[in-house]
Amino acid sequence: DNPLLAFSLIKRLHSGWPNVVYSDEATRNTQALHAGLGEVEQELPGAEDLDGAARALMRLQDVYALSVKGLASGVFQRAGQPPLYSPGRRVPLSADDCFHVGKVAYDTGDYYHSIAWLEEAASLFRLSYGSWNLEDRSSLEDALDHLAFSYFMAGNISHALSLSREFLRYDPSNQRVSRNVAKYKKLLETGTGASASPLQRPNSTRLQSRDAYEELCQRPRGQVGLQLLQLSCSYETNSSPYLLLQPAKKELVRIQPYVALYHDFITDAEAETIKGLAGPWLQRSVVASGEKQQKAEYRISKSAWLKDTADPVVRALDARIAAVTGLDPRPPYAEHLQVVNYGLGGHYEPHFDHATSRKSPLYRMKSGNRIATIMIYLSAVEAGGSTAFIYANFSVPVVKNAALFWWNLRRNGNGDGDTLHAGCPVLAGDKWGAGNAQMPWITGKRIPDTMANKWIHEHGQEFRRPCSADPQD
Ligand SMILES: O=C(O)CCC(=O)C(=O)O
Ligand SMILES: [Fe+2]
Repeated sequence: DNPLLAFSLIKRLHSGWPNVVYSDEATRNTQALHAGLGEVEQELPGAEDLDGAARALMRLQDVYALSVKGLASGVFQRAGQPPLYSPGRRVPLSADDCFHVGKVAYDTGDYYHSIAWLEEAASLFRLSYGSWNLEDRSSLEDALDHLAFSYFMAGNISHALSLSREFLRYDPSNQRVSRNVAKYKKLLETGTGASASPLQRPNSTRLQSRDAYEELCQRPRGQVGLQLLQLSCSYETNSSPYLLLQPAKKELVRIQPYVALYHDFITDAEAETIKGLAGPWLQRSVVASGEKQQKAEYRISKSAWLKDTADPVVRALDARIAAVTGLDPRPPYAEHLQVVNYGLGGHYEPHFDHATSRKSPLYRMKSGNRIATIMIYLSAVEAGGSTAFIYANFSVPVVKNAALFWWNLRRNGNGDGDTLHAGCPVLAGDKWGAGNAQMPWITGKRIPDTMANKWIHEHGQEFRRPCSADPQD
């Protein structure tokens, strides 16, 4: 559950194991160790996993405004605020862990993050200088070197100079760093060095609404906001015989856009069944990009599609979705159930579920646009992972076994611009969901953290959700 522990575990499985196999101590058992590593190597985290885990920590740092010093010491703290999450056991990161995160930022030219993490790495290395840790792949010199260059690139020449001088104390014969010292001195003397402006987080063109999104993710649970007076909780039978004996427990969350949360929509046992069925099929989630589908940094999760023939539980879920929403959730009028699992730092940045362009691959189904979404939370999370509605200015925390429903389209078939929404990064725990969007989906966070989505489409719902007399409606 603890993202810091998840990161160090991934890092140790990626680099700790080869460290042992190729160490001098291992010579006597070389054969056996090499063979053993060969057998499990495919299953171990790769370089992409480790770098992704480092980016996940930076994402959590940004979205939840966490201090890097705090994270390195194992606490999830924002300046002057109570911790967002207090793990049962506080586990600090090592100097080498911090170096690795900083290096991932450094390699992409992101000096905002590299400076914060390499500063932490350098101070931790300074504290333990002289003692040697078998698992370390980096050193104080590496941290000083990369930190000095990051400061130089950020326009802070005097910092770059003092760090390079500190480096030379440990490694006086390094020609490259000696030349840098001369260069920095000259820049400072002639006053041609850029002046240090406060470092900015790298721009994300996708996230114009970044501030609003992050504020919603950080918002404490239960802070609903406006419109309270018109909201209500009710038992719904929806004229469905299916719901007569056990009505749906509906909490109206928002009127425009229309968003409702159905509590106890599934049982714990059903949630476990769905997670178990989807588990072996989970693959990195993709997003629509023009006419294609591809992986994207703005959606990090794994997902799998479940047909209703997969298990009676999935079929029963379709019947429940039909009863509660009054819509037809069977393909082709809806997509199959999508089960989603968000792992370390998993998220889905602000997006619409409906297509905003006629070119979208969504229209290949020939069943119209996605009229509605229903998303079932299959797990609880310890912190983070809310579903945030950016323009509508509210967020819904993960409520295990509840289903969140909203209309993506207006009655006239136009997309409802107020439905821009996001899955906030999971701070601690595992989010699972499932859903479908004519009503397709159950989306989730990791296994313990999953959801199921169903997206329901327009066609087939003409008599279930007719247009109204007002063409604007
Ligand atoms: O995970 C969430 O809370 C939202 C997921 C979502 O928007 C989607 O899967 O389309
Ligand atoms: Fe969505």
